[in-house]
Amino acid sequence: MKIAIAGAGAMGSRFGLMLKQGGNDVLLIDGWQEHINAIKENGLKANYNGEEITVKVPIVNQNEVPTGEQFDLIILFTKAMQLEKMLQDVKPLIADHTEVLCLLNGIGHEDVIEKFVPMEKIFIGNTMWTAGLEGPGKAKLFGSGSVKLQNLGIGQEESAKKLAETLSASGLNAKYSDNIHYSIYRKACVNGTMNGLCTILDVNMAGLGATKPAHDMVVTIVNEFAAVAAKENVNLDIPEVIEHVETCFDPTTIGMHFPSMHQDLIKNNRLTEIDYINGAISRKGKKYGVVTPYCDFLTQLVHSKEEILGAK
Ligand SMILES: NC(=O)C1=CN([C@@H]2O[C@H](COP(=O)(O)OP(=O)(O)OC[C@H]3O[C@@H](n4cnc5c(N)ncnc54)[C@H](OP(=O)(O)O)[C@@H]3O)[C@@H](O)[C@H]2O)C=CC1
Ligand SMILES: CC(C)(CO)C(=O)C(=O)O
Repeated sequence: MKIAIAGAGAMGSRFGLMLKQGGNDVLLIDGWQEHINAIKENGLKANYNGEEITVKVPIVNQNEVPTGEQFDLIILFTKAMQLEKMLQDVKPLIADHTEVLCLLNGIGHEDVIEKFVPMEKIFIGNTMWTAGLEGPGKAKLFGSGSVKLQNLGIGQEESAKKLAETLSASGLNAKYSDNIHYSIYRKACVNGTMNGLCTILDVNMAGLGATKPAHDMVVTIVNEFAAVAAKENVNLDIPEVIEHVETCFDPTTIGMHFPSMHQDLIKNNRLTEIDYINGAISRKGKKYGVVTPYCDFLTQLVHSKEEILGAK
């Protein structure tokens, strides 16, 4: 399959690497020139479950996407605030048959994608895979993960199932979900707890889990997400979601991972996706008349930290 990864940071590199190793024809697309140069010169390097590997994979700057090339699948893996610009840049690659899969963290990305892609070609989902970048062209990939996805367009279930099979054939452990809005809220609970708290406290997920207040904070935040989700007829199984969130604490699986928000703000002084996670719950809470004090406060804390660190 001919696949473009639009946003080849940590996660785009993981998916690009695994899909390439799985025999697909992969093109990475990104905007970070140093990273692009490194991959062009030396290949995509990765510490892959403890083993140092290099994979030769083509990469282009999103400002110079090849005209006349068409892709079967484009996987979106930018940060939420970069999504619209990336879609504008990859527009020439979207043919009538091109399917577009969005696996970004956060809520509501379909509203942006719909401006560029016909509904029947949009697939949305989320992933529990993790990834980090050690520097330009070098990823650190450990642990296991999964993907859930669904079609947005009516009658596209078979295409969504085939898409999940394509990802799974490269080891990405993808499953079709018949209620992706539920899965997205469930995953947003993971990010709404792990990302902001690990960033403010400057710990990985196992470190957060080892603190005494961690469980109570998780319970309160998940309840805020659930109260907002219920207003959209998404009724979360709260005890199950809390248990799922707390699996992230396990140091033998993904607990040693510093969430992507920590990588952005603390490691790289970059702005965060907080407005698309806890911030989205605060905004929706105001709209629906639901109080969300922990999400409000966490959003403010992360924004204050962005200012203090002069994040860009
Ligand atoms: N990392 C993870 O473990 C997980 C992440 N996600 C989600 O996946 C999506 C993509 O996240 P992720 O892959 O972590 O994003 P990254 O920050 O690694 O990459 C996103 C973009 O940021 C820019 N960039 C990244 N690092 C630097 C740097 N040091 N200096 C300059 N530019 C840089 C690049 O684009 P540009 O130059 O154009 O800005 C890159 O395409 C997000 O929605 C995230 O929440 C989901 C699950 C796990
Ligand atoms: C918390 C985690 C690892 C879950 O996959 C994630 O989504 C992130 O780092 O942003």
